[in-house]
Amino acid sequence: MIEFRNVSKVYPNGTKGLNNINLTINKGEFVVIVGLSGAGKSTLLRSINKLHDISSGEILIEDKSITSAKGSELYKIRRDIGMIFQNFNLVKRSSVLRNVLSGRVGYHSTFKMLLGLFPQEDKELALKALDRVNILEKAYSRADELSGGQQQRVSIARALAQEAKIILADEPVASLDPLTTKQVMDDLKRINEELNITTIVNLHFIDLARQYATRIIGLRAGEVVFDGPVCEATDERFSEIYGRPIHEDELLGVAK
Ligand SMILES: Nc1ncnc2c1ncn2[C@@H]1O[C@H](COP(=O)(O)OP(=O)(O)OP(=O)(O)O)[C@@H](O)[C@H]1O
Repeated sequence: MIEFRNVSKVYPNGTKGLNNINLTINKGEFVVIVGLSGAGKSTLLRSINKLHDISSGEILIEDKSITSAKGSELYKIRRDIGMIFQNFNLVKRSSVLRNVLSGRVGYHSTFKMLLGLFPQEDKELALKALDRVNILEKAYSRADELSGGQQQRVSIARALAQEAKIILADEPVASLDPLTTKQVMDDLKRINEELNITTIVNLHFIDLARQYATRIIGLRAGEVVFDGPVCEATDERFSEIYGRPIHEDELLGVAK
């Protein structure tokens, strides 16, 4: 369970990123966060694993405060949280397998990791993760030889090898074409369902959000302005929330 209790974030320049957020996200949910550019989606997502510090309030992960956690305690909480980025964040010159194995780094001593000494079980785990996202045959290719969609699947496999209990995906399909977008979203959804990994995804396509989410959270100016099931997240409702009609570029179209 992830809990936001009265969470606010003010950036050093005075911009309010989040304004008094209260949320509870239960184990196994597939939550999509939507909102216009600058609404606070990234800030919200990145505050969950403390990539961004919050200014006030508290965030609890499985009843443990990540807000006050430091050192080894913070390290342990973070080990359970996988992160997927828009630009994949892979080591491009390394093999796919090496990239996936890097998800295991948090489980071993720095010394072993400097020497790249991953135990055989880790390699098996990494190969299994690649199989789960259907790119096992790419294990020994260089990461930069893969298409964007394949690279994103490698980053999903890395989170799986990490044995993450929560996956945070910050605009995971923003650099992908519609067909690849569907494949990556299908992977995220399948993993969520098969492994019961709590998944929180930032998206700016409302129709895509409706297609995959079990719950949609709408943000505007750092505040939660919608929180409900997909059936309530209609274009009309979002037009009200945005204060204007939905633009065509906010709909993926083909995903319907
Ligand atoms: N490092 C920063 N310093 C100052 N203000 C920031 C910083 N990062 C974000 N902001 C501001 O905080 C608000 C929320 O930004 P955030 O990136 O979370 O929005 P977003 O919904 O993810 O937008 P986008 O879809 O464009 O990525 C915006 O007004 C943004 O300009």
